[in-house]
Amino acid sequence: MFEKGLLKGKRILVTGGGSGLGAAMGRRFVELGAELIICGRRLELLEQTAALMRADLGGKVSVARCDIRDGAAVDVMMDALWREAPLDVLVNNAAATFIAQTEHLSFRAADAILAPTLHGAMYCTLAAGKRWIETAHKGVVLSILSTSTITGRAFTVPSAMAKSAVLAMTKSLAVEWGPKGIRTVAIAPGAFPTPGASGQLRPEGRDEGWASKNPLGRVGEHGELADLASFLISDRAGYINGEMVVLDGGSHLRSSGAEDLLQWTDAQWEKQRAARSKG
Ligand SMILES: CCCCC/C=C/C(=O)SCCNC(=O)CCNC(=O)[C@H](O)C(C)(C)COP(=O)(O)OP(=O)(O)OC[C@H]1O[C@@H](n2cnc3c(N)ncnc32)[C@H](O)[C@@H]1OP(=O)(O)O
Ligand SMILES: NC(=O)C1=CN([C@@H]2O[C@H](COP(=O)(O)OP(=O)(O)OC[C@H]3O[C@@H](n4cnc5c(N)ncnc54)[C@H](OP(=O)(O)O)[C@@H]3O)[C@@H](O)[C@H]2O)C=CC1
Repeated sequence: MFEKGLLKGKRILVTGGGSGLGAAMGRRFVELGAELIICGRRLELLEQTAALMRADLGGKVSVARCDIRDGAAVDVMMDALWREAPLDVLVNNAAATFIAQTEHLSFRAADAILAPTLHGAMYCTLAAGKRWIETAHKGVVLSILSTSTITGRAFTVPSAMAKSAVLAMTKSLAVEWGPKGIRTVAIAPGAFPTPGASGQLRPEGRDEGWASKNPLGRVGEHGELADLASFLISDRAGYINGEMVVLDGGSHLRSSGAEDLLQWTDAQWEKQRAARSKG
């Protein structure tokens, strides 16, 4: 689809790149010639993902263990990365979510979502941005958001709040950092099944509506997201700044994706909470 070497010479950090959509995007970036760094909390998972990419594609892929909820840890990671060479692209992909009746969320539960999804994205963006600005280095920040930024979404309220905040960051920094050579862009994916998303959002018994309720009758393919991400971070998209591109087959025009949960009984919600507390 793209010219060979579209991302050649680009050094890219994908947060949460050890699994799911982060790994799919990372893989495509390497195929297109980029040097990739993936970070997350589970070192073993990161090492496995990186080893697979190196074996399959032969590119340069390295890992950094980092909990992005911790700003000091993000700074340590960025210092280590910059000692080798500056990044060219940051992909804010790491996030957390789960379904819950909002009135049952403890403050800790709300923070479990807000901390990685909002604060983590902010810390990584700040850490990369200040280094780019100090050295007059060009950069791109791509944030993976959600159509909840447009529709809101019942039963995943902290996630919808955090994603909307990161969209506000994307638009605001486009203006503030654009003159400094930094582009900020975003993607709002619809349903792209991953073990992480299905585990948190699709407990047993929940209506399997992702494909049947989509105007195109299907969920997204990881390659489709990886292709859009590759374009947006490439120099070919050099005039796109402050925009969020929706990639959902038109699904959000029909529903936020949470309406089935309005039919859940108290007993179903109680079962859901109990399933969580049993681990
Ligand atoms: C159309 C489709 C749109 C899809 C849009 C978006 C999708 C996604 O974002 S998919 C990404 C999904 N991936 C993840 O969530 C991966 C990361 N997940 C995690 O790290 C965990 O699952 C986490 C979110 C639970 C956070 O873990 P951690 O910080 O270790 O949290 P604790 O286990 O210590 O719990 C803290 C706090 O939260 C309460 N809690 C946890 N899970 C639930 C739950 N399922 N329901 C209700 N409450 C939950 C937990 O009980 C703790 O609170 P207290 O009991 O008050 O201490
Ligand atoms: N799949 C989908 O249908 C949709 C996904 N999205 C978004 O796409 C992105 C990827 O989701 P998906 O691939 O499905 O889910 P995953 O659960 O596979 O991805 C989440 C990643 O984030 C990492 N992560 C979580 N918390 C932290 C933390 N504190 N510090 C560092 N890394 C962290 C996880 O690694 P570890 O646990 O090792 O830290 C994991 O690799 C998310 O932003 C999600 O909101 C948006 C809309 C739809």
